[in-house]
Amino acid sequence: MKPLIGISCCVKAFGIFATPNHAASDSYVRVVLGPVGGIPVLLPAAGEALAPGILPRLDGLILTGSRSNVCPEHYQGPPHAEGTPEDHARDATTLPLIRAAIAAGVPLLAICRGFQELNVALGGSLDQRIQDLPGRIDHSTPSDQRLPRIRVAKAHGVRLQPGSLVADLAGRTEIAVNSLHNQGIAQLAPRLAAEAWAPDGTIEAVRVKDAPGFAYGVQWHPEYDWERDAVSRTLFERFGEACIAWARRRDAAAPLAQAAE
Ligand SMILES: N[C@@H](CCC(=O)NCCCC(=O)O)C(=O)O
Repeated sequence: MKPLIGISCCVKAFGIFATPNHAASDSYVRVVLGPVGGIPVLLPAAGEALAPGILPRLDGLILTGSRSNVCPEHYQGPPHAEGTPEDHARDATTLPLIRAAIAAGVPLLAICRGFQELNVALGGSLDQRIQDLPGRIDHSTPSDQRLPRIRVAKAHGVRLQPGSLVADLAGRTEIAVNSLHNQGIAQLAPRLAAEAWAPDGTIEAVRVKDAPGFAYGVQWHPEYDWERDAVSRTLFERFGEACIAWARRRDAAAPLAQAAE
């Protein structure tokens, strides 16, 4: 059984007329077709009306990374610095979609911007440029490095909570990850448990404490290096297994739900 996996899109300007398009990186389509073992479905940034109609048809959800940033109005933060990329349509779609997916038990894996959206959707807040904070390292894409290299290069170590999901699938409590972000978790949402930290204390992975199913987020980008990194690959495999298990439980319960109507 191949699970149907929703992939969040951003609104991006394309062509000479800068026409708004709904887009997601090919790396997310490839990873769903690969280690997740599913069928990818791109979810347009169509607003909060999308969730009720699409979630019953999905077996899992990936919240993707993006250079754009969650608007500070969603976490009562200060306005972004001039020129900071934002995507209001994406925010209006993913934040309610995350809350609805968790409530329904649809497995979700949140990556980078998606990880930050998960925290904000559940009531947390973000720091907007962690490299400017005392004692913090630069987690962004170094301007002196070509993007393709930085996407697969290891930027820093991550300490994993013993017994946590990633520690379990890695078989150890220290891994190395890539890093392409300026923002990071400031106030952790009450329903999230931090499970991994960078050397400067930046939270790098979270678990939704009371989620009925798989609900996890990572600040790094496992979709860029799963073909050479076993931890990245296994994370997606575990997510795919959770999506299949969820779909089977949901479908088995369907006749009972219909009989109860
Ligand atoms: N914009 C946020 C989230 C960063 C993020 O998702 N980066 C991925 C960029 C896409 C790419 O270059 O491959 C932040 O800066 O923290």
